[in-house]
Amino acid sequence: MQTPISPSGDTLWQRCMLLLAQATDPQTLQTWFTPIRSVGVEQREDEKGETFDALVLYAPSEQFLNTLMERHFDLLKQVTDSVLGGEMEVVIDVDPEIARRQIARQALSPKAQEYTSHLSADLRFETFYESACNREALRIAEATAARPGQAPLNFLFIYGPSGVGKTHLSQAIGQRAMELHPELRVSYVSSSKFEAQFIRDSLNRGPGRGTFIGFYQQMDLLIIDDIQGLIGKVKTQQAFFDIFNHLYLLGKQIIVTCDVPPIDLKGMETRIMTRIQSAMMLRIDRPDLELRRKILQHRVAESGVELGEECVEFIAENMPDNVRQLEGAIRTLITHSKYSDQGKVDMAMTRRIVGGSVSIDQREITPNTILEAVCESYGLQPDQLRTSSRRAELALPRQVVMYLVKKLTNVSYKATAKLLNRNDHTTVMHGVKSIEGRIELEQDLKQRITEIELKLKGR
Ligand SMILES: Nc1ncnc2c1ncn2[C@@H]1O[C@H](COP(=O)(O)OP(=O)(O)OP(=O)(O)O)[C@@H](O)[C@H]1O
Repeated sequence: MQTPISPSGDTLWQRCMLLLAQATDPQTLQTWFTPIRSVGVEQREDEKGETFDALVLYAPSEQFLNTLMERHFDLLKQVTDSVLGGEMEVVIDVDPEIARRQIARQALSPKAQEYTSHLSADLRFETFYESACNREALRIAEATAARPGQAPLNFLFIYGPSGVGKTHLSQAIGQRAMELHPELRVSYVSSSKFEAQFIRDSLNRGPGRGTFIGFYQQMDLLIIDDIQGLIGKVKTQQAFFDIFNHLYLLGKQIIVTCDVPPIDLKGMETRIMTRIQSAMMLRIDRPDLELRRKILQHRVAESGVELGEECVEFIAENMPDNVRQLEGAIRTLITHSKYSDQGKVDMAMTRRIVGGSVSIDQREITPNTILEAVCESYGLQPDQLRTSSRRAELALPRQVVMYLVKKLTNVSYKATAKLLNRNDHTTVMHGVKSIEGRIELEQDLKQRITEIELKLKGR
């Protein structure tokens, strides 16, 4: 039995929010903390039957709560400890009212949301991995899902090369918006399916004609994937415009994905292009090394297959173009391992399979190409590294050259010293050791050296 004993829950939570606003950025605050509601201070019982006071908060959904705990538990704990001074606990439950509305909606029309949304359960924020190359897009996407239809995010144009996560991110917005706002009608449609619906509708001479436009015009959040598929299809574009304009004027949320930036989207009606040019642009780039590693490690862990770190690293380094390509390689390896005699994947197999999809460049790496690549990365000239100056901005790149020459070539310490205009080969030995130690501790340096290596290998 939970008996409210104090009305001060709102005030306590407001104090927490003030601290959270100072401790985090506005987007995180809006996405992860604003949707939390304070219920009040209640008396709760622990497993031993002992009572304690708790500030009870409601999160809008189970998924939301899990992700909140995964990503922001430390911050939340720090802030609530500071406000509550250890005198009461914090309990976060899923808001029963939202859960009830969700169940009622499903009961009214079984599978109503799945039917109208066509969203895939796997394409969620929780399964969309983050790194520097997509962080900003991810934050904007989360903010859109928290408050669909709110300017300036009410029309999102997500673009980037094929296979980098545009569909995943747009569907994740739809999924999260449905969890937070179960009353919303959400629908996802690819441009090819939209075109097929349009053709079917045009051929229909019966009473149902035109219903597909009306169907999409009822949506609160509409996702149209791969809009470039409508290029040159004048009549389908007109239908799209009718839907778009209707939703836009009503302040609904529209998300469009495209594999080229608007400037390269030739063959679309001018009135559509002028709308697109006013959209909030969200660019997703090719996955960087960190993201490629992260995705591969997750896929390997999910599969339960034994795949050494060396193999993961090899795939991550040699398949930089898109996530779909990475997923294809890992799926192939996993399947091979299931049918192989040893039941596991080794480097030879990894090389064979990756080599079948991409060309693994065998470009020669020499001390001079290393010197040039390091200088390019640090914005220096090779001659600057050959001077006697020991200034830190020269000493570090110089040691990086020493380290990479040792790692990637068979050149002696003496020859490396000569390359850098040093008399003593022990300077090179010391430089190599220094970098070996630092990359264990300095993530940025490690990342930079990896990028230089990839560049040298032609990636
Ligand atoms: N950051 C990410 N974290 C996890 N999985 C990702 C990520 N980015 C992409 N993927 C996965 O990569 C695959 C391709 O992504 P998606 O279909 O969203 O690409 P796309 O950019 O829409 O491609 P296209 O332009 O060809 O339609 C999907 O399986 C998706 O789940």
